[in-house]
Amino acid sequence: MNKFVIQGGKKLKGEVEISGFKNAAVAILPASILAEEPTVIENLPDISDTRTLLSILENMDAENTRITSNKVRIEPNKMKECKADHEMGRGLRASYYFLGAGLGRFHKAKVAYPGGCHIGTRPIDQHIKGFEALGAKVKIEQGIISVQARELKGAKIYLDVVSVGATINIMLAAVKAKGETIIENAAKEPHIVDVANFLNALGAKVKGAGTDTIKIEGVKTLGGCEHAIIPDQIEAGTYMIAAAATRGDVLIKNVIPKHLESVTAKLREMNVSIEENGDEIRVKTSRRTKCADVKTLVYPGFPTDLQQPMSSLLAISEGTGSITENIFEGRFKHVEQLKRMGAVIRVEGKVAIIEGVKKLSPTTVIASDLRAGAALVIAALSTKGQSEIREVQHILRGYDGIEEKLQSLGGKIELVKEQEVEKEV
Ligand SMILES: CC(=O)N[C@H]1[C@@H](OP(=O)(O)OP(=O)(O)OC[C@H]2O[C@@H](n3ccc(=O)[nH]c3=O)[C@H](O)[C@@H]2O)O[C@H](CO)[C@@H](O)[C@@H]1O
Ligand SMILES: C=C(OP(=O)(O)O)C(=O)O
Repeated sequence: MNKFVIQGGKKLKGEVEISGFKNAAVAILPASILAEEPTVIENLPDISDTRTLLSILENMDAENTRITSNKVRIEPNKMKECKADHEMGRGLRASYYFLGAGLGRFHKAKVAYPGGCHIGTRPIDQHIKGFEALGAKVKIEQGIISVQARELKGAKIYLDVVSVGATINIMLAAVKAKGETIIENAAKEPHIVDVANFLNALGAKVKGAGTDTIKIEGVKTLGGCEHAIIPDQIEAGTYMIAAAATRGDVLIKNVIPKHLESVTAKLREMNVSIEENGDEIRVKTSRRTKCADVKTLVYPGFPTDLQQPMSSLLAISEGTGSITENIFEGRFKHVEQLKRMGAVIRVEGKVAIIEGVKKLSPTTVIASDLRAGAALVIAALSTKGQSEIREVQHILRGYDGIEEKLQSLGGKIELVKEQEVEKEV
């Protein structure tokens, strides 16, 4: 497996451009099969999750052409059915969006039970409840989910838990259903709005995205469109935390500061200087940050996806802090790895109590999932000496050009390829 080799202890300095939002991109690519004309997607992050989705589309005869590394044209006209390749589908979470999009386009779809980060049980009961309310039958057999409907009819759906995935999947299935669908207790994350904007650009009638009630008036046909994906606030937040952890000075470009309010507020509380200017955020710290208490919540609360990177900063901050993980019950796998680097962390149920140490000690650690990997990269960058992060394929699922971006900020990080790792063993 590939690994990152990091020579830590360098302050990150300079400018970094944020890519398109992974979590919006991975919904918009499957959503593109609803279009009856070509779509052009801009600001598409070049990460393994989007590459896998493009391959799944290609396999289903939704031709796609890369115009540049971040711009793709998708032509789904020739598709006859929506059966996502099972092996590829298991490799990520967002393959489940082919269920909603396939229902919308063909009234049926087949997708392997989705994978994604191992951060808890991650049930999909709310997706299924939504599809069934619209008139679909759902079967799960031998790890494959099949959905089928003779007709899709608008319905009122109250989500028992606020779920990003279920909100989007129901939107995708409902845009061409007969009549009105109302999703109540819907998720409000920025990418829900981005997906709704994409669907509306195709000709859908989605209102209220970004609030907890979304109304969808079904339409008969959807055309094509050009759409630019919003900036990735989780990637931006990761660089903000990395800048603070290395006591650096980084200008983060192409961001929507409003989407990062909870992160900015927490970092300021920890004595990090943050200046916002249009679509840029400058993060600067020269002294040791102080600990704080972080509680993850649905948007606009502190995002669970930044909890793990934040724990690396808390681990080297002054005093005692805590993280309360309210969304996923298994999102503390990075803690054992941080402890290998000398962090003092005690996990009690959904709370991690962190006693800041002056510095961590470099070593070899393993990324168990995407943001665990980001947390370990930050920890390694903050501490003098050589660290190795193994299982980097998790990190490459979600960070566009992370090696190059960190290098351009002065970070000493190198991706060592599989064969080279094998040679060393
Ligand atoms: C591809 C993508 O966009 N992934 C994001 C998405 O994941 P994902 O869409 O999987 O996360 P959800 O918002 O659905 O999950 C939130 C909570 O609801 C629970 N739940 C969810 C669905 C369901 O049917 N039943 C149920 O009980 C989950 O176990 C979890 O406790 O939102 C998460 C929460 O912001 C982020 O961490 C992920 O980065
Ligand atoms: C949990 C995440 O991703 P996924 O839902 O794709 O596994 C994430 O992006 O942090």
